[in-house]
Amino acid sequence: MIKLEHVTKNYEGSGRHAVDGLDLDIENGTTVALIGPSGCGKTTTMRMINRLEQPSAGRVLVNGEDISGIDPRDLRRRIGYVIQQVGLFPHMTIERNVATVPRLLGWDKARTGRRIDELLDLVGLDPAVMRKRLPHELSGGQRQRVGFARALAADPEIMLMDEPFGAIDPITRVKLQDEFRLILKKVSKTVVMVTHDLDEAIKMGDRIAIMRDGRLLQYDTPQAILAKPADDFVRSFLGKDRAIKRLSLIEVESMMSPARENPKGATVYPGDSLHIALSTIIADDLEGVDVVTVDGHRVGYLSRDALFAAHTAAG
Ligand SMILES: Nc1ncnc2c1ncn2[C@@H]1O[C@H](COP(=O)(O)OP(=O)(O)OP(=O)(O)O)[C@@H](O)[C@H]1O
Repeated sequence: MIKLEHVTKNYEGSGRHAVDGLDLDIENGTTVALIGPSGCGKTTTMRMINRLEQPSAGRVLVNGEDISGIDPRDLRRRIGYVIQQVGLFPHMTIERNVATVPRLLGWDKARTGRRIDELLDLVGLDPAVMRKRLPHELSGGQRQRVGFARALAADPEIMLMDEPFGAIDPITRVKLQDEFRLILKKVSKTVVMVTHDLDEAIKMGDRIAIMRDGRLLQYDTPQAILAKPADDFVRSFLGKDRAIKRLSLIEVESMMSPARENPKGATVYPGDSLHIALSTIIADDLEGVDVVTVDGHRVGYLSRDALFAAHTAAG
């Protein structure tokens, strides 16, 4: 677990707290997205976890150990770090970039080589094609994949990701978000990410921490935050479409009733979101939709009324 205990950060010469008495517990194996207006202290908070910044007061603990007692270089080898512009070494091949931390840790050539292949595969790049290339010979999305692979190289328990998809075009971004989320779950990392993108926070975060002026306004699951914003600021930050965002997190399967006798009309899949079901219902002005599996078996029905009830139940 990563634990921030009443952490405050004042930058020299600045009259205000960049981070102000922050308490935050991040469970192992979960992803927490830090979000809030520009200058609210997200990046500073994240950089205090790998000691790129030192707290002015308070403590940061990793698995119970106060990190102020750990050598920053040792600590950073235990913590993967992914940043917006990737930060690959431009004159080094992809394989050398990915091998940065293993080399620092003194791994032998064979072990490092195996790890490079394994990681490039994991992030969807063909090692045979990519190993000898230079960063400028890759697309922005491919470079981000390499940056991610490099951060995972020594299998760190924690990954810090600062606007990891900020410089990527919207279509590639959505694809990378989906892929990275699956990978992070598969390798079961504890992740802290900073983002400006609420949809990204909702998609990637098991929990979202909403900050303002260095303070934590709300810390909860995306569903809970969308259902019950802590105050008017959070409510307006989430936007007027927060009910729709919430429907996109709930699967049809969890709300459907048994299949009807004589169904006809539009269908959705059990794993579709209620947002998709709503869209289908509105598009064809229906009372409800049949729920079918990919191989065509009818397994349920979702009525318009049930859908609206689902929204108001926790909304
Ligand atoms: N190195 C620094 N020296 C002085 N002040 C700083 C420094 N880094 C950040 N700050 C200030 O601390 C506050 C928090 O900055 P931080 O970068 O943590 O916010 P942020 O939420 O990540 O912002 P953004 O979304 O714009 O990246 C801001 O007021 C910023 O101006």
